[in-house]
Amino acid sequence: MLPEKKISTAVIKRLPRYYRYLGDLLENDVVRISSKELSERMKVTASQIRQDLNNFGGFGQQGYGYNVEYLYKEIGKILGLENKYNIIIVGAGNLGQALANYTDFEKRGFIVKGLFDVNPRLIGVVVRGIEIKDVDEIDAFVKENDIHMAALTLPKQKAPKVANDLVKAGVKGIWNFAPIDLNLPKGVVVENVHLLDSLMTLSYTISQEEKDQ
Ligand SMILES: NC(=O)c1ccc[n+]([C@@H]2O[C@H](COP(=O)([O-])OP(=O)(O)OC[C@H]3O[C@@H](n4cnc5c(N)ncnc54)[C@H](O)[C@@H]3O)[C@@H](O)[C@H]2O)c1
Repeated sequence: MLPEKKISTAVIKRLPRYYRYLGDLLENDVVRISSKELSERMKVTASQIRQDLNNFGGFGQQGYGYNVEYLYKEIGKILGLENKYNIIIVGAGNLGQALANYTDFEKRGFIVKGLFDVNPRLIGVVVRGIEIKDVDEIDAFVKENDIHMAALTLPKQKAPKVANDLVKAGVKGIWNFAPIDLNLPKGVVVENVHLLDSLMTLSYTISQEEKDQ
């Protein structure tokens, strides 16, 4: 089911969490769940859950609650998870290799196809079966391997040029870990991941709680 109206980013950002909770419920053979029970588990209000899911046509039934498997599958479809995505990682240092070593991406359909770097000492090294290649090979690799997304785990000064080259090669989604904002053409999606932002939110919350004591 595709959303017809524009869904707010805040709602979209909450969907992976619903998906994760429902996946856990499925693993525990839970067949159905009320919005109240789900809200208690997730520590969000039942009305928030209903409102969020109503954006996509509801999925719940009065007096029954939600069918866990159905809701899990539908949210998966909304998130585009019925597709497989081929990914490359550009910058095969600490973070790039850590991402390449994380096997759960594949379980969700994100297939790491290639790792690239400029450092001659890294080129040829194999990480979880993937050989690190020279960045000069990216263009041909993207075209030959139907690459949809690229993770940027390289120094921020290098990120804008590499991102532009990737877009020219045909990459549609950039998963940007470099601490810099990228200006890319329309039609290319950038998702920034900044662990430090999350840490700063944690530090804010701790400092507020300390003030309240
Ligand atoms: N978003 C986050 O939360 C987060 C967390 C940690 C690091 N980072 C960022 O991720 C990036 C990588 O961090 P790291 O700790 O892995 O650094 P690192 O130095 O271990 O790895 C960076 C790699 O990029 C390679 N590189 C340099 N120029 C390149 C180019 N033009 N093309 C391809 N590869 C190139 C280097 O040779 C190196 O191997 C940095 O920009 C860092 O600030 C972000």
